[in-house]
Amino acid sequence: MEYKIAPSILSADFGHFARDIQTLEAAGAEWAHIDIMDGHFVDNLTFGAGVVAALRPHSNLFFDCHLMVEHPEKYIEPLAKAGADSMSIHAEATPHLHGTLQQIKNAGMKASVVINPGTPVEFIKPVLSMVDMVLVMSVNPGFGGQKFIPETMEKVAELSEIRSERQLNFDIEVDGGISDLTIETAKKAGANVFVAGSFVFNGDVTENIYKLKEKLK
Ligand SMILES: O=C(CO)[C@@H](O)[C@H](O)COP(=O)(O)O
Ligand SMILES: [Fe+2]
Repeated sequence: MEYKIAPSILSADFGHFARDIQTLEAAGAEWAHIDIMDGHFVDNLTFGAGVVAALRPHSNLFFDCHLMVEHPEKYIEPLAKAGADSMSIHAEATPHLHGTLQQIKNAGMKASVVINPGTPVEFIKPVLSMVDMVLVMSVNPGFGGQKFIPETMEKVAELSEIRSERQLNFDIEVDGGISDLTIETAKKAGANVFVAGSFVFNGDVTENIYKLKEKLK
């Protein structure tokens, strides 16, 4: 699988999203991770399809939208229209997981399922054959700058094993507490897409992306 760095704009300057997203692209990031939070599924409120649409003309990066919301199905049409490339929905957020993932695919976006640190892989086994990606949260969702939870990597390894046993080809993304100190652990477990917010944006963005990429060689 191809490695990708997906910096999270949750740690960017909210007054300068367009500038910051262009810096990411120039620094060689492959994706931009966009954390959409509704203040209900998690205790934080960020932005929605309006900001995604406003950023679209400023960037060719793959827009990896991570939905931490209740009723994720309500966001499918607005995000597809806004130019989102993928939508990651939490397995804990909807009783209609299979149907909602199918709707995302029908809308022309990549469909991805997310599990919180406390949710087992077993819970998403029925949808593994239909997803483009599984996102394993390595912190509890809601805020940037939290400490990496190493136990979540057991689920990354389990997913990687299931993927080869069943000959599937979804990406495995990790999100939360990824830095130059933790990225190798996630890579060894089997992840290939790495979200990093505070590590990338604290200090020199270009240098920090370079440091992450060096660990993937
Ligand atoms: O989804 C989330 C938080 O809920 C993330 O995408 C964070 O933005 C990652 O931030 P860091 O842990 O890398 O600072
Ligand atoms: Fe995220």
